[in-house]
Amino acid sequence: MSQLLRKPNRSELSPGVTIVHEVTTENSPLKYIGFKVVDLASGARYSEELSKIECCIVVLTGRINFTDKEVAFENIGTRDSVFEQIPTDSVYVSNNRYFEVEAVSQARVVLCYSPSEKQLPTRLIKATDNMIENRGKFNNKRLVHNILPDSDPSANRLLVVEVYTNSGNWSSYPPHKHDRDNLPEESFLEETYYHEMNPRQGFVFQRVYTDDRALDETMTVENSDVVLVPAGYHPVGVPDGYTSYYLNVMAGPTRIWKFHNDPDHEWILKR
Ligand SMILES: O=C[C@H](O)[C@@H](O)[C@H](O)CC(=O)O
Repeated sequence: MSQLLRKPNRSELSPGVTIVHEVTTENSPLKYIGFKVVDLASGARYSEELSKIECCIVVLTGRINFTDKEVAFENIGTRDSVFEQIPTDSVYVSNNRYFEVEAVSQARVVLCYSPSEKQLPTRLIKATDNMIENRGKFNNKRLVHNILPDSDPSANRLLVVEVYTNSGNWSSYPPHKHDRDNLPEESFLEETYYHEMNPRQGFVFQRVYTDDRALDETMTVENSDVVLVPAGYHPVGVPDGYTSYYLNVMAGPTRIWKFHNDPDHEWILKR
């Protein structure tokens, strides 16, 4: 199995708190992104003391209360399934802060981390703050909820977005990459994909490859899998009959999303 594909690996942290995924700079090829998927039973609490890392808490499903001991956000979250295809609430927490979440209902939260040394205010990123985009045409259409885009100065490094791709369509396509620190041409951003499928037995194909094919992995990705993108192009194809969801985290030396399309496939944009 590809080293870039991570299957769910559930481990109970404490009663009612289950870690489903934990990607760190120690157990992955990533240097700018950490990532946790946490399942919380109703009433369960999860807390963390951040060192020199910032965190975006995405309330993937269910509802939670949040506090960093200075501000509190109650009953946040908007959906019981990501396939309601409505934006959700998130919270940005800066480095060197403590935070605690308490599940108001059964919930799944995604904790997205990146190195940070300049403390910024804790911020509720409301669902209504998400900029929504309908991207693409023909069989390249997808719906994008921008949670923490590079136009939002709330974070030092993190970029967070969620993408829906309907039956028989492609996304992250034409293939693009952002693996060179070469602005204004291209920025260097590592990336993670957290995937869900509807119906849940579905799968998508994701390829991660570089121009020289030194890296060229094509993966069958299933519900709740994570794909790591340290470099390279990273298109996703969705079989007929299924809807794909993925949450992207991106981070790198500069918080700008400037990608470069694979020249072999850029022609499709001119149709
Ligand atoms: O680089 C960003 C990620 O590949 C996705 O968020 C991609 O941009 C989604 C899309 O445009 O299809």
